[in-house]
Amino acid sequence: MATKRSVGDLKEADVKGKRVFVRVDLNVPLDENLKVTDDTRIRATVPTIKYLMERGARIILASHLGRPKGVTPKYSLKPVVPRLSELLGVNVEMANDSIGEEVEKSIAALPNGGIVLLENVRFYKEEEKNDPEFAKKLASLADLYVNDAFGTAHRAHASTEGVTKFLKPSVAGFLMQKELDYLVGAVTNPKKPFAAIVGGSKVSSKIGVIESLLEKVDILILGGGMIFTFYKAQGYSVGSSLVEEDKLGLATSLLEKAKSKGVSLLLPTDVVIADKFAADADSKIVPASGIPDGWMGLDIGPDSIKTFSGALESTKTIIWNGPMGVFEFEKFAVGTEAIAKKLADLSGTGVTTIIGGGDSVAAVEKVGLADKMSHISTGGGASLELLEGKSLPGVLALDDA
Ligand SMILES: Nc1ncnc2c1ncn2[C@@H]1O[C@H](COP(=O)(O)OP(=O)(O)O)[C@@H](O)[C@H]1O
Ligand SMILES: O=C(OP(=O)(O)O)[C@H](O)COP(=O)(O)O
Repeated sequence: MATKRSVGDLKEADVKGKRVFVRVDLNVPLDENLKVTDDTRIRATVPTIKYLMERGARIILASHLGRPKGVTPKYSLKPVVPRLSELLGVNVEMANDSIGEEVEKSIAALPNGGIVLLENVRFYKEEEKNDPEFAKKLASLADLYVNDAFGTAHRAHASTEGVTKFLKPSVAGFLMQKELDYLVGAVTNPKKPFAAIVGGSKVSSKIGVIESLLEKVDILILGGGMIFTFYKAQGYSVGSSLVEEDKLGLATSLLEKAKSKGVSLLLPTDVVIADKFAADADSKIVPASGIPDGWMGLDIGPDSIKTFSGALESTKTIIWNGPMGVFEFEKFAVGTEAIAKKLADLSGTGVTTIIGGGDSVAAVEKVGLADKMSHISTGGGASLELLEGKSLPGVLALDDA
């Protein structure tokens, strides 16, 4: 990807009094009381916002949160406002929508250095469709565009891609730049042996990535919700575990491809199962082939932790996206925490360790190991797509330097 213009190239005169649309990724994990459980992504937005504030810009922040279908109160961005305001040392105003008259009024009233956060852009289905009319409406709110949402840069959505067609200049924020500077170097020319660990719950969007990963890595470790589609493809019964039925054929072909490429693809040999999806579920450890009906796999088992840790010993670069289990529930956090500890130890011996993704980073933060890793990335899917060698649409759309 060509080098992109940066917010740091903009002079005070370019932004003073101007309405700057800043796309950020505030898609943070929330608990059942809608409290932010990990503020990494909020903290990561601060340098760009402060830079613009200090230069007298009128700042319009936009983000998505979760994957809502229409307007859904539990996916409102309101819960991020207190922490964002605290970090910036000013009151961030919350808009009741992401487009429309009310929003325009709030923006018109913004003083230089003032900040308004738009409501979740995904409350409009047009956002993910990259609808040009919606992009035009977003663009009409502002004079110029800054994209600092690295975590969403792999999505060609209205607020990450479409909007750049109507706003000039369109430049990269400091977080975007920092992530690209680090990751492009580390993953396009990794020190080998190179291992990727993929888990989490976004199976349908990440299982496709595995195909290209098999071209790049020496070891591929799978965990989290990803594994049951592979088990089922091998004829195991998976109970009520997360499965993508339409990806069974793909899973089979990926297992074959790994074999023919000589990539060591490791699936957990044992799993921790639960009788319900809850923190207080009954649980037991069973072999991967022995999940009874009515039970679901929510973590990797102790034998798998041992095997995975052993395999990682020989590596020089590791990229990890997606928790090994439902780490939000203490009972099912063991696998994720053990892998986090292993990576922290390996970091200390000179192995490059890269952790990406909202929940993966939250898990590593929770056990206090984030500062032990080589790089904590705010993007899981985005860093995997970079690793695949893909150009990120949110970056491509920005002005060349
Ligand atoms: N076996 C599993 N079954 C269901 N959900 C799982 C399982 N293992 C992990 N998860 C969930 O995956 C979520 C994170 O997935 P994902 O969004 O892909 O990761 P990231 O945000 O790091 O990219 C976590 O909320 C976790 O509870
Ligand atoms: O959390 C995100 O991705 P990630 O879990 O892959 O890091 C981004 O905010 C993108 O969200 P999306 O995968 O719903 O487009």
